[in-house]
Amino acid sequence: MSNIGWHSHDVDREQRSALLNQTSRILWFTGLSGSGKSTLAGALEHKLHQNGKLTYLLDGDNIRHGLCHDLGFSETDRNENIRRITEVSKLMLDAGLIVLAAFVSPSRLQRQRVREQFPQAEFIEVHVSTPLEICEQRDPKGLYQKARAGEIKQFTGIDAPYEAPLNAELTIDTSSDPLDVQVNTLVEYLESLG
Ligand SMILES: Nc1ncnc2c1ncn2[C@@H]1O[C@H](COP(=O)(O)OS(=O)(=O)O)[C@@H](OP(=O)(O)O)[C@H]1O
Ligand SMILES: Nc1ncnc2c1ncn2[C@@H]1O[C@H](COP(=O)(O)OP(=O)(O)O)[C@@H](O)[C@H]1O
Repeated sequence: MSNIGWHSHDVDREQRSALLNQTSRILWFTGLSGSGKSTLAGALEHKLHQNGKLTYLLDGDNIRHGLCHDLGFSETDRNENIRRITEVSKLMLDAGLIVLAAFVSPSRLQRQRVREQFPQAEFIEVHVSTPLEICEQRDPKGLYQKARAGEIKQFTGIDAPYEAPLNAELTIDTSSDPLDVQVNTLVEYLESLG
């Protein structure tokens, strides 16, 4: 590592953000499988796009088809998954984008390591706090049923832990309000940051 330097370039993040007329930030959606992370993040992205903002949505399922196709759900693999996404998110923030990351990311320590990579006002943790009972009722992919039957091991909330955030910037239970109300809460929070 000591033989690898760092190149500073003429165009920087501030210039890219100014070109886009937006402040780049990362919203990190964490919650159980089926809690509504992807739906909420996707609906927020749609609204921000309508408002002329340039965003990018990183979704656990999708990323695991490509960048993280080699990773499973052991603690080590989940940590590596989140480490890779953190590095990708840093690049996207530097590109001036508003990044939406939707990952179970069950470990408090894991998420703290992510938070520490960004200036305080630029990292927004959104705890999608939908209760396990609701997530299991929804079970859109039948994964809870398989986990209960022992066909899937290390399934978050069943035989792998989920550590709820202690100080997320926002907490949203997607079974409590209509989706548009939840999206407006997120938009208003972003607007309050300037
Ligand atoms: N064992 C196990 N535990 C949890 N989730 C599992 C597992 N196996 C597959 N899936 C599906 O993978 C999605 C979670 O991937 P993530 O990358 O978000 O997980 S993590 O952040 O690395 O914990 C998650 O997608 P979402 O339902 O969209 O959250 C699951 O559908
Ligand atoms: N705000 C919501 N209100 C009602 N159902 C929702 C809401 N958000 C998500 N769902 C439903 O819950 C299921 C899981 O949503 P999804 O976004 O895939 O969750 P996750 O990405 O956390 O696994 C889907 O069937 C989806 O239609």
